[in-house]
Amino acid sequence: MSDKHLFRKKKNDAVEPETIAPGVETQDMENTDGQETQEFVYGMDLQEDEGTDSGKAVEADPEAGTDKEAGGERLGSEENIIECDSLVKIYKTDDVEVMALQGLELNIKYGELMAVIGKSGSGKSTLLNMIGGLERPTAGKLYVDGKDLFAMTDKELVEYRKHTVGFVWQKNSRNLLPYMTAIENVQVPMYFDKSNKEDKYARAHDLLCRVGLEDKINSYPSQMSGGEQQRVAIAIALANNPKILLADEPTGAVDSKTSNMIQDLFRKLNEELGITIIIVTHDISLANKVGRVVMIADGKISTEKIMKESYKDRMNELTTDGFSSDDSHEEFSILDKANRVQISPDMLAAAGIDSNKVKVQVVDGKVIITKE
Ligand SMILES: Nc1ncnc2c1ncn2[C@@H]1O[C@H](COP(=O)(O)OP(=O)(O)OP(=O)(O)O)[C@@H](O)[C@H]1O
Repeated sequence: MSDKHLFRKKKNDAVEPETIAPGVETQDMENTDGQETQEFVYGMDLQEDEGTDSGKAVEADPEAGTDKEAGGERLGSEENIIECDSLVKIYKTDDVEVMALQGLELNIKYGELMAVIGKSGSGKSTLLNMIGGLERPTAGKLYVDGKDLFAMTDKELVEYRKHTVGFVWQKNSRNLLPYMTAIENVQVPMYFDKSNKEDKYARAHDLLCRVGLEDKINSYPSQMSGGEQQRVAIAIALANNPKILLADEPTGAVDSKTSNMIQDLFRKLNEELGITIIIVTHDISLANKVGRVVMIADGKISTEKIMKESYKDRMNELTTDGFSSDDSHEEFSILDKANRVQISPDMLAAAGIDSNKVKVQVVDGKVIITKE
């Protein structure tokens, strides 16, 4: 396939859609004139919906037991932007079913900055992909910004992905188009939002300044460092002013100094824009810079840590009194719908519990679990 260009330069340096580039996923949509046009779904692999990568996802029956409110009336609590209730995701390969999420319960408030951690294969990316509308849940409830993701049609999901969520991936090849400059890359998602009438060049410029790349706006990805490319990716994710920023291992491919810079950028954007940010990470230093960390084990939330003070307050503590990381958070185990609780291996070891039989008592209103 020849190296076609997605955008043609205009006089004022803005760009306009021309042809779709090699490797870019497209989807047929109808434009306002009733003509068929190609819609670029930024950063997504449409095949994932089909489960063709490593297995076919078991889809929820859209008629079965779901609220039918894709638009219209708000669903869920006013304070939560995301509500997952008994969320299940099953992938089906030829002869095996993998239960990636096993009844996950999680509420996320508007404006939270949080991290999702957990061992490899625990279901972190699956959760992110479902919140991002890239995959459909198999069972349970998933409300985002008052809408039921189960009840959305494919077309509504495309709109949802364009307006409600922005993605940052670990691999920059998934975030950036290599033959476009930084400022062209940031404008791409805006051209697929037909309602967007603002000056796209100006907005892209503003976003690149926000992420500290004002001197790189005309650079191509190959002329930028990994950290700079990742910052362009964040600007792209913010292009259509989403309510939620989803980042899957955003610091996985950069050194610790760059990782720190990206962590600080997430915090700054969260404070300045009030955007909800969810980061899947193995990077414990990143997990320490957010307001809440939830740990997934076997497709369920097992524990969560809530930072006691804001990051800023903790940094002030650090420079004045010294800072004990042990005092910085409260740790909770999560009771699921069936009142089951997971206890971390560290806690079991600290309590000397080494068998699967324990004594459970209620003493002075406290549940005490001890070695039998
Ligand atoms: N498309 C798919 N087809 C079949 N199984 C899948 C698919 N995607 C994920 N899985 C399985 O679902 C489970 C959860 O995977 P997921 O990628 O969500 O884990 P993760 O916690 O993000 O792991 P990692 O930290 O390694 O990225 C794993 O057992 C994985 O093999």
